[in-house]
Amino acid sequence: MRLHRNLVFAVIDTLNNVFNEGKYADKEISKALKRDKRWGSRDRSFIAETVYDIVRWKRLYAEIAEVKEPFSRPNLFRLFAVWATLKGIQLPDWKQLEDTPTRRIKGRFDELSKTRKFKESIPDWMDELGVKELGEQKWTREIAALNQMAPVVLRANSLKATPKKLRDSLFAESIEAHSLKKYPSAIELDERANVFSTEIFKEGFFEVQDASSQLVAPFLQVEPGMRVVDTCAGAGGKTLHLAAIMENKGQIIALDIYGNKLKELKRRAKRAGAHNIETREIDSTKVIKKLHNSADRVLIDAPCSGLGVLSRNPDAKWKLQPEFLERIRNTQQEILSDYSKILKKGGKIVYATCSILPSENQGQVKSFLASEEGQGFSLEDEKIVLSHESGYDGFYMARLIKNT
Ligand SMILES: C[S@@+](CC[C@H](N)C(=O)[O-])C[C@H]1O[C@@H](n2cnc3c(N)ncnc32)[C@H](O)[C@@H]1O
Repeated sequence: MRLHRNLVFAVIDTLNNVFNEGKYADKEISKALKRDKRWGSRDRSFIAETVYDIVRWKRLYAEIAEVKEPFSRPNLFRLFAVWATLKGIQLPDWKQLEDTPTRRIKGRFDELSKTRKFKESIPDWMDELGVKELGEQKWTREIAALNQMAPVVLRANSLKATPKKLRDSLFAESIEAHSLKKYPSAIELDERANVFSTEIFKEGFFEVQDASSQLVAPFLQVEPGMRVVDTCAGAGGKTLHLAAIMENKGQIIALDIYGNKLKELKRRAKRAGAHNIETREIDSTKVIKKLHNSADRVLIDAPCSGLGVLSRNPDAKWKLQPEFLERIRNTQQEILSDYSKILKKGGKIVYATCSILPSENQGQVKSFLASEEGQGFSLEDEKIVLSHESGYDGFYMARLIKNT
């Protein structure tokens, strides 16, 4: 591979914004990709993948390069030189890369790879937490899986297309994909591609949605005609899936504390041809009270640490703080006790997270069932989805039934 100066400079500028200005990697990459209209798909993938790689391996590369944050521009080039050396890429004779100690880089990589927190490039506190929650062996496997680049998985929108029709339509646009046995609506791209620019995306044939995430809506056991409340709907990944399973029949009320996310949900619903969704912003406790004892099904896709989705969101390793985890666990418990009241007797509720930590998952369900609000509920089923076992995001889902 030959390195091109303008692409590498775009990588360095983006890394500066992410590491030194606290910006989000996905947003900064999108911005960088708009810099030059002449860049083709290979150039764009180079920028996106290199930035994600260096964000993912920040701690390891910084240790190898012996540089500390905040990273000066020469030090950002040193991180880049580590990335290129470990990938076996020939370094050009630019002054920013001169005197790169290739052999030393390889030696330090071998040495540091003996210690998990360096090898997997994670903060000390995260490594300790992972061991405490999952045990040494499982954590070692899980964090290794979460450091792999995530595959691109699509969900065929059954309101508009079958997975086969979706695959054939993509093929016609030179994008190849295969179906996934255990995930009936999913297809996975053979190679990364910009699916958002296709005509069939604009027509609502599919959503980009990880395979594990596609397990949540079916787990709620919804049927056409039901009244369903999606309490933490965000931009509607799961809401749209629910609408498709319900064949647009019945009612889905999508809630969130952020109105702007619900606006995005509405836009996506229009594209998907989902007509049975009403959005309501939770701007006072009245919004929830009005819904008490009214729903056949309730989904709580709770805010969480996001530790199950590190492969698609590697900068969360550096942005997450232990104090946030403490706060989010309280929020999860409050949400469970408040929003479970929306359910009718005989109804079912799914509590889900994209976390792999038992303290955000099984632990929360257990605490809820032991609490006053949890009396009358029982656990019907649960799925613990770990990335090293499934090959996709880490997820958790529990289905409870309200007996009395
Ligand atoms: C895991 S995300 C939801 C993702 C979404 N369900 C999807 O499938 O695309 C959690 C959502 O909970 C929302 N949220 C946070 N605190 C909340 C609260 N107290 N009540 C309702 N929603 C909340 C966040 O704004 C966020 O959109």
